[in-house]
Amino acid sequence: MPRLAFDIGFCAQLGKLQGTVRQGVFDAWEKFERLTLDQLFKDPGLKLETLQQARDRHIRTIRIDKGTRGVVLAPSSGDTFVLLRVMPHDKAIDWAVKQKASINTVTRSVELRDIAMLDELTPAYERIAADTTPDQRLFGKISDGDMAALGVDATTLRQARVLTSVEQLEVFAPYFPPDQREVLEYLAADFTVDQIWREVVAVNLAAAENDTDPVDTTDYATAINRTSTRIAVISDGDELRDILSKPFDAWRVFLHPSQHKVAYRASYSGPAQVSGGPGTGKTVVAMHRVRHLLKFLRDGERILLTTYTNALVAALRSGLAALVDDEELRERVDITTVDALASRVVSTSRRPLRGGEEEPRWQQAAQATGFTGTTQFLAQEYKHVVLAQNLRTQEEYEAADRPGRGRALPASARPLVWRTIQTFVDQLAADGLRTYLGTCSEAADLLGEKGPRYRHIVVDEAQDLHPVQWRLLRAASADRPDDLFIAGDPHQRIYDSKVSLKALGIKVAGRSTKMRKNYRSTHEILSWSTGLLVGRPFEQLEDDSRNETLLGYRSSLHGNGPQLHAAASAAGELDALVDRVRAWMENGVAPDEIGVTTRFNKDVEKAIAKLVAAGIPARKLRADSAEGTDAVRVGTMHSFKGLEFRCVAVTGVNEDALPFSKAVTPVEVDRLQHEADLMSERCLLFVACTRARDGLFVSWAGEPSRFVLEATRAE
Ligand SMILES: Nc1ncnc2c1ncn2[C@@H]1O[C@H](COP(=O)(O)OP(=O)(O)OP(=O)(O)O)[C@@H](O)[C@H]1O
Repeated sequence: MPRLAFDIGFCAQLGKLQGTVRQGVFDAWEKFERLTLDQLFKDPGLKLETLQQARDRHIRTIRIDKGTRGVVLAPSSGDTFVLLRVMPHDKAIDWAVKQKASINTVTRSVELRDIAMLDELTPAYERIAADTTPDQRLFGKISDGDMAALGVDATTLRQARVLTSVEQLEVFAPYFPPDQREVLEYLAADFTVDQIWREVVAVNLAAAENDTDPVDTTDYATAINRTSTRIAVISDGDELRDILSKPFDAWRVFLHPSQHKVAYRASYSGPAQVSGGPGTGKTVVAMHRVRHLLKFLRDGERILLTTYTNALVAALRSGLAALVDDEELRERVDITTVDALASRVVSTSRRPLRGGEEEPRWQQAAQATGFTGTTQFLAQEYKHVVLAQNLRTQEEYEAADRPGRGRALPASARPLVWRTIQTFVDQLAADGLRTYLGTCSEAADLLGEKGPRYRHIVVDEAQDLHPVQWRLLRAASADRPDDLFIAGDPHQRIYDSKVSLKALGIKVAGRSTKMRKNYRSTHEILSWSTGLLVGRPFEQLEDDSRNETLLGYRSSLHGNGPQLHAAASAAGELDALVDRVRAWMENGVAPDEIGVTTRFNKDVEKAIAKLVAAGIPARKLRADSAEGTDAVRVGTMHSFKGLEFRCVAVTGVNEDALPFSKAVTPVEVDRLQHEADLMSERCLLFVACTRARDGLFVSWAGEPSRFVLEATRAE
């Protein structure tokens, strides 16, 4: 029976298609389901036409509605057709005649290239290359055999061989088949053939791993089935209606094989982890994992999906709704922050301490016991030693190692510190107050007594969780296969939490995967942002004695680099912000696709006031606000964690804001803490910049942050 499958390129167009065109696509799909091959070719409404000028006779067009045509791959064998694009009549013909489809003998998948454009470009570049020797060319050191092993076919090889620079590769790149283009980009970035084989090519072979037969390059039916990363075969009308009706998110339908492998692995024998830089799809993988686990959930069992902020809880909720249609099934997933889970478990009427309330309370406790050191020291000792190590008695505290603390504390000084901390804790309870971490500790104890609540826990933004929060999560699920699935990125650690999962007894060795492909930001934005962190050591989540790296972390999206703007004054910086946002909007970016972020709350208010006064709708980023309100979102850098926008303005990037001196422990109070705090400030700017998909604007007034200067130098 014939069928019409859908190429990712068509799916990406969906957001821009009108309702009548979508209906036309649905009707065409239905016709393919209903008619025989012979009837299809003869159908007067469909007009499955060949094109006279076509470079590939397998590329045809079909009628979608008046004035609109679909370009399809119509293989001469098999009966699966692929809808590649939908365009106005003339444009469709013009595009269709230039394309050529083929089956890659290494990846065994269907590929599409703009052969007309490649053929047009190549002779000109051949002439330029004639002045160079082969080993001066971009891929001069890569043998034909290695190229072939990586799936670069003879046509692409001939074109790649004439390239002499990365800039030239960028000119050719949009016209190459996407998988081959990715291989060439990795080669150009000096990755070894082995690395590329393992990380780029072999993952694509997952679907065909048992297949050792020679590839039949005419068998499109088989190849289409194997191209699940770019071609969706849909056999159910409701599923298609669902895809056509929602704004299209590629991640719902097309997972990269490396993502699929991690998310849909039948079972892990214990905790599993996925790590990777910003925008590598960790949240996407976490949501798909929940979908997988839901399929096997027994009666009475529940899943906890947890993340760091309420804004992210809201995003996960709508993401999961897009992925799992069945509402009853979705209700078996609690989506919440760890702090909210803790309050629910403890079910207390005590109020959590607000930001500015903690320090005076430490002062009171210090006065009560006669402690003369800083309140900062006490707060950090409580957080990083007492709570982190779950110390319950003075004896335990006196005997404890204090890893990560940069100031020695002799045994003789510890009883007084302990008494002061206890005074702080007791006084809080007496006043009907609590701290978030203290509540997590109580909740972990309670669950330890009552038993776990969840069959599976999926953790996103794991890098910022404190050991006490991990203790709570550990207590919330029994120690069994598939108990914990953890997604996080140590480069985005912006809250002062140090954690080694290994030390907490959460062992992910052998069940840990790193993602390298960035799906969010353009290569230009990504490489500038990565410059903020280059050369700095990052402790891995699972084991703080091992370092994580951003090596091999890449994007294949291209666009403009960040625009840096030095303003003479704060007022001038706000004017520049208005100009920038207005220019984005004039270029077709909707207000709610724009994010404006800054270090301090007070500047958030100022930016909103300025934008609104200039007639640009803007409002504060809030977790509970309805999605889709057409206004620019403005928020602190901390509140932007985990989110993304088409365009982002990062403002107020001054030396006195990043690093912010009050957020950095003085070196004389604690040397190691000082270093860690500086790193958190650096990561905060990295997080802010990596929220941008294709437009990034970074501005300051007066002296720029040292981080910006370093990133610019690193380029
Ligand atoms: N396979 C995919 N195909 C297309 N888009 C994808 C794919 N995987 C992820 N994306 C998109 O990439 C973007 C980043 O994904 P996601 O938020 O999951 O990354 P992340 O690693 O959690 O990022 P961060 O750590 O920066 O918060 C999202 O827009 C997501 O929809």
